[in-house]
Amino acid sequence: MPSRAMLAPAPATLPIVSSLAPAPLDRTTRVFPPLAAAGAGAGFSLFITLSVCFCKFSRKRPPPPAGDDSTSPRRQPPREFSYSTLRRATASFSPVNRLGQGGFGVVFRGTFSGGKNVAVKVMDSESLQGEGEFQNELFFAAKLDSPRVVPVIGFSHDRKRRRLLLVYQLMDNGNLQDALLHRRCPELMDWNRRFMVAVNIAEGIEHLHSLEPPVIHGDIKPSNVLLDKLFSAKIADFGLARLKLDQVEITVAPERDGGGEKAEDYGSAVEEAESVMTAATGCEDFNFGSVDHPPESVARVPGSVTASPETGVAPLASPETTATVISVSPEMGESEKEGGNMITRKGKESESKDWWWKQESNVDRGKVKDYVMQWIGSEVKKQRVPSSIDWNEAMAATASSSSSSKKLEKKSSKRLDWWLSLEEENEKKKKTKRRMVREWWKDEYRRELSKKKKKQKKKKKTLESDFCSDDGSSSVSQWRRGGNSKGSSIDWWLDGLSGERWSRARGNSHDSVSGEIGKSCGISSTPSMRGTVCYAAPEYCNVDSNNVSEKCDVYSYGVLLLVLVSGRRPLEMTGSASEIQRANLMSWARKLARRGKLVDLVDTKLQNVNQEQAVLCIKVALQCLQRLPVSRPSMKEVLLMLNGEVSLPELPTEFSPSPPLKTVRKQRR
Ligand SMILES: Nc1ncnc2c1ncn2[C@@H]1O[C@H](COP(=O)(O)OP(=O)(O)OP(=O)(O)O)[C@@H](O)[C@H]1O
Repeated sequence: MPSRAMLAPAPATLPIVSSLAPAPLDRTTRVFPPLAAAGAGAGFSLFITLSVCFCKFSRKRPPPPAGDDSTSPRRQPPREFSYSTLRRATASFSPVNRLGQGGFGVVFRGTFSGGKNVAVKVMDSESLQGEGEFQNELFFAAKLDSPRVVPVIGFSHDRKRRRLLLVYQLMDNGNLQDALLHRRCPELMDWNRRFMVAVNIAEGIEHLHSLEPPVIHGDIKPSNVLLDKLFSAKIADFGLARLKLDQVEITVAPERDGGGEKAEDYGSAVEEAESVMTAATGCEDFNFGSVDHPPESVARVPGSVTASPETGVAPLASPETTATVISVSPEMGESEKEGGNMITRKGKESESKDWWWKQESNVDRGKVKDYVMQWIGSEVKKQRVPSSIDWNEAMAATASSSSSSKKLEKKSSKRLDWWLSLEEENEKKKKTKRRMVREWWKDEYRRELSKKKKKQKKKKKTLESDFCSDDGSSSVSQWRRGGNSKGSSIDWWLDGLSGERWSRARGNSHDSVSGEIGKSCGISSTPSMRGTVCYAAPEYCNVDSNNVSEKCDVYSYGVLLLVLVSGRRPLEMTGSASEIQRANLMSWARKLARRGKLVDLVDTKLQNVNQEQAVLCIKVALQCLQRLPVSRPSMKEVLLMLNGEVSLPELPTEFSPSPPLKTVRKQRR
């Protein structure tokens, strides 16, 4: 037990010396007084040094890292990093730190001075997908908050080098494609772990679909699933993601001779209404809650709108109705209060479109981007902002900063000019590249076909029937016959394949790194312009289709589930005749289902296989792979099935084991 004297505070003047100083009656000190004094001095100076170090360290310690799930209950909004910070973190984008390559550009590992590890995606100016992905990623990053989604920590851009950068939380075990099929991580050779990965992914997709409005990922595939330290899976890459929007009817009154200002008003009203139509319903949650908006920039938009030239604005829902809240930056449009409702009016230099509702299929992409650029220029704060905003405070802040806002505007418009010029240039490049890719792939494919024709006519037929059989996703024969079915046209093939072919031609796809493609001709991960071959649902392949729904993700999940269980790519051609009927994983699974031999599909290298669970996974996958989107289960149902909480519905008849021949044959008399 310590004595009272020891616990009592030491005299203020010599705190340490007194505690370290020898007691007057100590013999040793009497014998060695110089030694004791030296010891005390050394101790004192050591203490001083340590306390100075401690003070420095505690002052310099960085704030809790953004995106760290363990420390923050809600993810921080993406923040802007300076280019030099990211350059330093990645050792000047050293090849040593290269993690992978996608259609967007190269991804590097980075470490901030505080020790936080990140992944930095760099969009090179040559990128085919870059800008769209960049916009989408930022938008969804601001909104999505789930442990099953890879968090985007921030972004940056470098004017000089014309680069856009995105910063993600580092996923230590890379992407699933690589871990499962290339590196063959021992951890993934255990059934339980693999099953957990399947459940994690289902949870992630279910989360996206459960949002209001639902988010459709649009490119679910193993290379877009990343694995953290503990091999739990998170969904990444929202470059092709979109919001599912309900159709909203718009009635526009017949055009009138208004001229002058009225006509202009009318024009803006129509545009306004169009933007509302794309916004559709129930999206109140998507207002960048974490981004600082002044209160006057909030527009309330009802679910259904009738634009009228008389009013010049879209009539709005009553305050009682659940209204959609759209945040618009001050530069984007002037807002005005009218009849108790907030409305948005078009300013001269700026339009008030809600860029982030616009998806590539139904709007002029150029215009969409203007808004992104404006947003980037004005709305994303360098400093993080609290997730809930006090509008009164925000208003006061806006008033006090009116003088600085002009400077900001100038800065923003400079940025915007730069972005626009970049965009124009990239658009041209994209077109040329797409044409080149198509031509290249056409030639390549024709060459391959004619070779095969010469070699083996019989085999060719089997191959065709395998490809075109029951999954409907591939259309070699249609192409050959010159069929122009919209459902799975040559365009889709070209689009789907060109990405990977292109990047492989350049020799920089992460698939090509392993060299496995060369051996097996497997096609598994295709950085693509619209979905990924083999993973894209048949209806998703239809360029003109408006059928894109959550069920597209369900289909892709079905393919991914088969890949997980079988430990192979969805399309693998080894060339040998016996392998041809297995070439297409989906067709093979269906065939095995008909034969009642689903177990044959399970990866033979797996350990601790729970066969019942594995077969359940294949059956769930087959449910997901049904051609009609309505027949496919929802992701919620998929999760329940995987967890054994609901029983599996009957497999579609075409997958049921064939009835014995006796019962089928008609008895002849
Ligand atoms: N946060 C991250 N942590 C660890 N590795 C990452 C991270 N983000 C990306 N990577 C690695 O970089 C690779 C490329 O990523 P990216 O998202 O650009 O391309 P992709 O999804 O493979 O292709 P695409 O976007 O063209 O479909 C990934 O496959 C992965 O290996």
